Amino acid sequence: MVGPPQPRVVVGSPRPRVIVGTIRPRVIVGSARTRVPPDGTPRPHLEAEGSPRPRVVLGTPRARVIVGSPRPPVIVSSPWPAVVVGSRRPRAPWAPVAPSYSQDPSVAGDCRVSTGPGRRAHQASAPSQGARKDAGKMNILAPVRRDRVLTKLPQCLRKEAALHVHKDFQPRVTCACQEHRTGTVGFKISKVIVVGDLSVGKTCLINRFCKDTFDKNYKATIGVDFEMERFEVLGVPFSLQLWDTAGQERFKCIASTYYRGAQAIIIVFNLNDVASLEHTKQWLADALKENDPSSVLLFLVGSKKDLSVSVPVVGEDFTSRQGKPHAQHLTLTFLQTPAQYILMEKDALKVAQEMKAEYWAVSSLTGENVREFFFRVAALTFEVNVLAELEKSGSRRIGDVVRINSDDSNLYLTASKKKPTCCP
Ligand SMILES: Nc1nc2c(ncn2[C@@H]2O[C@H](COP(=O)(O)OP(=O)(O)OP(=O)(O)O)[C@@H](O)[C@H]2O)c(=O)[nH]1
Repeated sequence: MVGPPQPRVVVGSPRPRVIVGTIRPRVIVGSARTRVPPDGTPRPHLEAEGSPRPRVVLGTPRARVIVGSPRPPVIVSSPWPAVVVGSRRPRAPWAPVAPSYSQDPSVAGDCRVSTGPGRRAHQASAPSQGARKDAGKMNILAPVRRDRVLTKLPQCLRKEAALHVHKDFQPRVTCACQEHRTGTVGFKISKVIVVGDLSVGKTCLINRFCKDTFDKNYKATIGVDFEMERFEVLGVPFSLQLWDTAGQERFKCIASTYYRGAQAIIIVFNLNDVASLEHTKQWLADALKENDPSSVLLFLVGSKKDLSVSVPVVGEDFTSRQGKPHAQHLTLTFLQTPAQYILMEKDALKVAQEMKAEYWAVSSLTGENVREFFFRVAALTFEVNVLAELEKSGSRRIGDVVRINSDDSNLYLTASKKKPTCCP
């Protein structure tokens, strides 16, 4: 069949026909124009019309109109989380998260997503009731929690290995937020992937931050799992999608298919296991194969800090949201002396500098530095997003009026011509 795909129209029919459940294009053989009676008799009805019309269907392989098809939703791939187009069917539990944006873009951050169930080894065969429920509906995201509001730039842990050491957000970013010129940032979800050896504590790290829980029993992650976390940065809603990937070799090939489109990569190693630190370079190389090294933010995170320090400090970090101290019922066994820990950290800082990553040391058991770390990830990712948005808009300001059919060579004219007061 030649010609571009086009909707099938039956000539002379008052209504376009909707084809249900066919996949074979109709093969048209002949038409009135070519059909000449064998005896050569004139055909008055055709002559009267002037030009004999083809009897059939104009057509070629055409777009199929699907009514009530059991096919899965079409996933449009993008560096952002996949967008599900035109289906209200439940998302498969293993499919990437699929936000569909609110009709009214002025409702900042009110994008609707269907959140995925957590998939650990013990859950794989029987997803929880809640997970099944989640998969069957499109959830409206909860409002940003009070303790996820960032008004200042969280500081780095070590100046020697930091992405930057500025005291606050860049003035351009602060200004853009004040003037509501952050474009699509408020509607986007930034993908963050967490990679590292098996059992280094990736899942525990995410769970400590997102759910304020800690499981001392090891359950391997199969493939991938993810959590959504919503923030408000400088008054702008901002969402992180935290992808927990499997560290086990046999699940690595599944997990690596989800590396793509990350804005930040968190490489976790165990502060008490030198081999896991050595392997971080390989994890980084694998993750960068699927991402643009120049635009992705890197974090090197040493986990299980509680096994390395001598005296646990009971403070805010040790207290759960319910106000119960985490450390109360835990027996802390120290695998490293403070001297060993210092040596390990020195090596880790060197690795972080080599890979141009920001270094953090955390404990999911005690909660030490976990919140600070994720706040820093959110803040830096947000900053990069706003800067990219400003760059994209260039000299044009978001919200400016474009004068059409103007003789003026400068097409982008501000409606109010008001000069910003806060921008440098
Ligand atoms: N003491 C201590 N134990 C931890 C900490 N974080 C994780 N663990 C323990 O380490 C084990 C592995 O933790 P996970 O979070 O499941 O490890 P993972 O990196 O997700 O492992 P994979 O899913 O196989 O890649 C579990 O038994 C946890 O309880 C921590 O901060 N301190």
